[in-house]
Amino acid sequence: MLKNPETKYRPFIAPVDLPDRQWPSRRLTVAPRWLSTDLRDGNQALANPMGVERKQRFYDMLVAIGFKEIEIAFPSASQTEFDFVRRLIEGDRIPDDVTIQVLTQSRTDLIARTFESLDGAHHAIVHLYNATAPLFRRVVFGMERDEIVDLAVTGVTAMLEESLKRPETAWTFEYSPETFCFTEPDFALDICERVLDVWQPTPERPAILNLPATVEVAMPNVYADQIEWFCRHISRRDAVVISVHPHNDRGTGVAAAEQALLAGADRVEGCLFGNGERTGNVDLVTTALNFYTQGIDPGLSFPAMRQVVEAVEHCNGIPVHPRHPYAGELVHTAFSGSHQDAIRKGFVAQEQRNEGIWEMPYLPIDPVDIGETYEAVIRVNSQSGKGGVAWVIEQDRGLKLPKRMQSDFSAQVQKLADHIGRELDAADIWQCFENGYLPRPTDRFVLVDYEETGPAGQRLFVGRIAVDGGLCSLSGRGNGLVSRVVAALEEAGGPLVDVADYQEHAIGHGVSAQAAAYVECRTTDGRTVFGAGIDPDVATASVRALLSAANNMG
Ligand SMILES: CC(=O)SCCNC(=O)CCNC(=O)[C@H](O)C(C)(C)COP(=O)(O)OP(=O)(O)OC[C@H]1O[C@@H](n2cnc3c(N)ncnc32)[C@H](O)[C@@H]1OP(=O)(O)O
Ligand SMILES: CC(C)C(=O)C(=O)O
Repeated sequence: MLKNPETKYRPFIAPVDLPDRQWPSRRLTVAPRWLSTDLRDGNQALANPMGVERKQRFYDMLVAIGFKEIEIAFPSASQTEFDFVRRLIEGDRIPDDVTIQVLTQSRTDLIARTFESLDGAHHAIVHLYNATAPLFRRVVFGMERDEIVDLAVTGVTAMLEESLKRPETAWTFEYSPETFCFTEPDFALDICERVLDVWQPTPERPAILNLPATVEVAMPNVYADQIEWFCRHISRRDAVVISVHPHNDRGTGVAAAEQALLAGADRVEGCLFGNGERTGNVDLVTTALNFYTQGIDPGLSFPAMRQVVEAVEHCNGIPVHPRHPYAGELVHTAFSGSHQDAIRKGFVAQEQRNEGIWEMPYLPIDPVDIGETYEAVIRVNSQSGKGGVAWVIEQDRGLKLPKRMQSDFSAQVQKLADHIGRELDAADIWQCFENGYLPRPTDRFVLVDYEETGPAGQRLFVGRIAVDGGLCSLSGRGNGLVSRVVAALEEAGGPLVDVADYQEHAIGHGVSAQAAAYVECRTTDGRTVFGAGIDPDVATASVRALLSAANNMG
């Protein structure tokens, strides 16, 4: 890279000075009109553009998501594109509330072919573009401003003429001065006015002016100033829909769309997951769900996000990044201890509040709303803490470990994760728990069976217990079952068991319910050990937990 990039690159100087800009103090309260251009701008950027079948699958999904305007093709580009338009029209595959849109260059032969593709459509948007930016005027067209205006006017006049030949279709026209964001604002305005002069839109039959950031060259606030300036100056504002079409070259396509909406735009054109030329078009999934998480209905619905991801990956042949906002497979997952702790507490608090408002540390959206489960919310590796481990074992096995036991268990899990050097799944964690706390056949004390005899107040624990492999009969008295088992163990020469904490709970409901018991003990040399027992019978679970703790005393 250059040490002095100023010798090669010029800063983008904001082309409008708008000291009284209004957009920064506005708020977005309603969703815009959306146009999916997946099947056109997205498609033209693929190494292998979609064939008719892939286009059909994508189109059906866009309709199901709720798009009402879909740019389906560049019909004059290829037979496939043309045929797809025909297929939708002839197959009557366009719902009444959906309008298809197609794109054309400003060339009369291409415009004629474009209209031919739309024969018989009930309603359609025809979108014409030509470059207006100085670089493109100079390099691509070799034309002066007035010649570029003539190019646009010739094209939009041809559109009008073609449309008049087909009165059975309700036509909407769209014009894009490309690339608006580095066209001189006065020229962009002038050429759009000249286009409107031809089309004569009315509030009842508005035209769409699309102001693309074909290549994103500045910060989103600069684009927003340009949009606000344009909205203020365009005549017939009530007869014009202002559309924006941000690309993502600087990585701020979504911000550009949102700020452009603040600045007065009515409509956003983009692609699912930001497919499109180079770094892509603005990502409509992210933009829409940004509305949703502000409590605003985006008008687009993703109740099964994984299916959308899979379909888009199939159709585009491009994977969706695991960190993609809202949709990536890792974006609702916490591996790190402090995040896991906060999320786990968040779920408890959410349950206690029970008022429906989503307030969850680290999770801006409830994964369930977009068809994800809570299973993947917390995953465990060597960066995880006790909260995460406790969450997994609770979700997977229904065990609610006491807090100090969580710390103990988490240390063991962390050691294991460090040792094997990968993420631990629920089975790994369960095995670690079994090894650490549940009775094992190789233990010093193994419960065979037991009974409690005698009247209340003088109950006696009598157990058959394998001690070091030999069967023994042990008995002990005490106030409760725990103290009777402790006494029996002592009598048999076992360790002095000082029980510091005992907890139990049910796992599940009904006939298949089990009980889990947890015991925390102090050893005579000051160590703390834990044991756990699981059994359909709560008393047996306690006995097992005590024996496990005794075994863990070493
Ligand atoms: C920013 C965008 O995404 S715009 C959309 C871009 N999408 C596509 O281009 C995909 C579909 N395109 C195609 O299939 C082809 O480009 C076609 C069918 C449209 C045209 O094909 P061809 O005429 O063979 O070639 P090509 O695209 O190279 O045409 C370039 C000519 O069109 C002119 N041109 C480019 N854009 C436009 C426009 N919007 N309006 C009028 N003329 C244009 C160029 O100046 C050039 O003219 P020249 O030959 O006199 O130098
Ligand atoms: C045709 C136009 C709207 C376009 O795709 C762009 O500017 O990126």
